[in-house]
Parts: sequence; structure tokens; C-alpha cells
Amino acid sequence: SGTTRPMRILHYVQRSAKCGDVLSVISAIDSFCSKVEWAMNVGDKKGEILDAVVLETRPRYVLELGTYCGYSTMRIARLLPPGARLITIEMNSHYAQVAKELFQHAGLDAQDKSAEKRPAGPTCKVELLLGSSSVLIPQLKKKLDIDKFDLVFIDHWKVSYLPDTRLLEECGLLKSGSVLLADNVTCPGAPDYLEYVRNSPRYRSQYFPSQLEYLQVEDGVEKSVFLG
Ligand SMILES: CNc1ncnc2c1ncn2[C@@H]1O[C@H](/C=C/CNC(=O)c2cc(-c3ccc(F)cc3)cc(O)c2O)[C@H](F)[C@H]1O
Ligand SMILES: [Mg+2]
Repeated sequence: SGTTRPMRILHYVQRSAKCGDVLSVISAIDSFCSKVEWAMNVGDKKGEILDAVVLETRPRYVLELGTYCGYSTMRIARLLPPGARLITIEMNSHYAQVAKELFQHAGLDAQDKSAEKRPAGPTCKVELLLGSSSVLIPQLKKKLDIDKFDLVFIDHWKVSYLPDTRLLEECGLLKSGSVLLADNVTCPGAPDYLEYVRNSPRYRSQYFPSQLEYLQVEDGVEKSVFLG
């Protein structure tokens, strides 16, 4: 089959979502993935929890680990005030390319930060970094002039949740009050991460029960506030 699932999502969105309308892109992805083909977007149910945490945190600096097709990137970006920065890290160049084309359809001014010829400073809200989080996280302060993140949305390989959280701490990218929001802590699960944030005195953690995207299966997201 010549096409990939992300490509089929992109083609459906290009055919059926209104250009420049990020909400219509988000709902087109949700209808495709609930009616035609499942995909690992955070989805509309857990997406509402994500929305609520973004609105409550009012973050200026946001990091997302695991862009995939950019569904949650768009959910977050649409709620950020001008001047806020959303950095999303994706190691798979095909997924990154699809995400960029979805951002374009949605009219989100997104920039591929890995491209050398970029204007100085953040001219746009979404900055897509191509590469592995373990390599890029230690470079964020220097390369992107980022000091601390107010909100981190964690949705990449589940075995990487804990090591990357430790890395964020070690790189001094979290401040007292920084919020980590982790997808899939029930399904597929991230047991070592949960054990850490729920038992560490440096976090105040809260579980939000929900359902796995597009299915009647239990899942949930974990919100953990870094206490410094
Ligand atoms: C490790 N460092 C990385 N750096 C940059 N990009 C990365 C890195 N690691 C992965 N990526 C990038 O992040 C994405 C990976 C998302 C993984 N997500 C899931 O597996 C996941 C799975 C299910 C699921 C549930 C039930 C079931 F029956 C089957 C599947 C549900 C979910 O919501 C998920 O998020 C992308 F693919 C990869 O390139
Ligand atoms: Mg997920």
C-alpha cells in the first residue's frame, strides 16, 4: 500500500477541512480516526483535559515530546496567546513532514526549526524540531534561547517518559510550578514514570481518568506539578 496512515489522515484533512481553520482540522482528524482508521492522537476526550490544563496554566513556553501528526500540537497552539512559544520534538521525518503540512492547512504559522535558513528569533508559535528528545532537550537553552518550560506535554515512546523527565530536571528546564501532562499513563501505560512522579517529593501529581482515543477503553492523563 503506497500510502502511510499519516498520509491518509493528511489527505482526508486536505479534502474535508476548511483551510486556515484549526478547529475544522482537529475535528476532521477526529472523525477520520473514529470512523475510518484509528490513529494514536490524544483524541477529543483526553483532548478536552489537555485543553483545560493549557487554559488553566496559561503557559508562555510549552514543550511537546512526540509530535506524530501534530494533532495535540494544534490543540495546544490554538489556545496560546500571541508571543507564546510551542516547541514540539519529533524524531521521524515522515511524521514531521505530515505534521508541518497539517499545520499549514490549519493556518498555524509553524516553522521547521531544523531548517538553517530561518529568520532570527521566534517569528511563529509552533517550532517543530526534527530529532530525538534525548539529543535535543540538552540543546534547547542554547539553540532556542529557552530558559524554563511552563508546560510539557509528554506523548512519545512510553519507555522514554521517565528518562526524559529526569533529563528536563537535569537541564534546568523546569521551574517551581512547571506542569507535566503525560498521555497514556493507563493504556499503554508508563508505570516507571507514574511511580516516579507520584512518589517523588518534587512533584504533586493528579490522575485524570478518561478513555483511549476513539475507543471505549480506559486510559487517562497524569498532571504533575514540579515543586522545584
Ligand atoms: C525517545 N525520543 C523521541 N524523540 C522524538 N520523537 C519521539 C521519541 N520517541 C518517540 N517519538 C515520536 O513520538 C511518536 C510516538 C508516540 C508513541 N505513542 C504511543 O505509542 C501510543 C500508543 C497508543 C496505543 C494504545 C493502545 C493500543 F492498543 C495501541 C497503541 C496510544 C497513544 O495515545 C500513544 O501515544 C512518534 F511516533 C515517534 O516518532
Ligand atoms: Mg498518546
